[in-house]
Amino acid sequence: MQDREISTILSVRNLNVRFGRSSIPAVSEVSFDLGRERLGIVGESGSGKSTTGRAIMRLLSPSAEISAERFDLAGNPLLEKTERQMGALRGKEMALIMQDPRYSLNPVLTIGRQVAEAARLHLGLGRAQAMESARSMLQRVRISDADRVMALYPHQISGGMGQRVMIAMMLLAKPKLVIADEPTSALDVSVRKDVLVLLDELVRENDSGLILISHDIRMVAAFCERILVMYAGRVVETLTSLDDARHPYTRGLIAALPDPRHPVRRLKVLDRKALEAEAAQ
Ligand SMILES: Nc1ncnc2c1ncn2[C@@H]1O[C@H](COP(=O)(O)OP(=O)(O)OP(=O)(O)O)[C@@H](O)[C@H]1O
Repeated sequence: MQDREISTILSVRNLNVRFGRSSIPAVSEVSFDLGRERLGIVGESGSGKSTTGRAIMRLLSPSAEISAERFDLAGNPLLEKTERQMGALRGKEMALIMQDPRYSLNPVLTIGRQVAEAARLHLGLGRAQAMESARSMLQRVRISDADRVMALYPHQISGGMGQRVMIAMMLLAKPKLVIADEPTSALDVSVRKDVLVLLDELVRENDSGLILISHDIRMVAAFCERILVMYAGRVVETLTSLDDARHPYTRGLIAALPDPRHPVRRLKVLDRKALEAEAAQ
């Protein structure tokens, strides 16, 4: 029991998130534990995946009301932290990688400068050491000409290279928890797999926990040991394999994706009414 407590990075019990006066909660009664493992959160647009990830980072708009019976990062109750304390945890203990690196990187700072700033802030390094750390972290994310890339501005690099830079910056301090929210959906199809393989490799090397958020259940199944399926703010099913999917919504999500083994001319469309009727039976 004690070992389990120690190995649990994140513990969430009955998380609820409501925006402003909306009567419908964006997230309802969501519970899960995360160890040093990869957990996927899947669901269609609006199902509450990103809100769950952002609630953990406490990066929701001020109108959001968050409540939970338990919401602990390595034993630290996140809802009791001040904004300043959360600021100290972000980047160092927990990191968020978002969809489009173009909006996450600062457009007026060179790549080298911003990765080095992260090293100064989270590792407490001096200027020269921070530059050295930035260079080696960029090499670690397989940017071979790191010196050239460090002198460039974000608009001068490709989306795939930008996401490698984000991964370097976010994983530099070896955070216990990494949340990746659709980390490859803004990227060219040809580089998506490489970026995910790299992220997976670094998360394993650092012994961190990963939450991978995506609408693509097959992609998540390829990288994660467990998958939470969200629908209308709730977890409707937890899977360790797609073959175990029982909930009609999950089966609908699987059927809605193209299967490269069985190409079809037309993709199936989710029939929400039929799914809800089947789920209610
Ligand atoms: N700042 C906000 N103010 C009001 N409502 C919000 C806000 N952010 C999210 N919501 C609502 O919360 C619900 C869940 O949205 P969320 O973005 O978490 O879904 P998602 O599954 O991540 O979808 P997507 O894949 O499109 O990002 C939606 O109904 C959305 O409209």
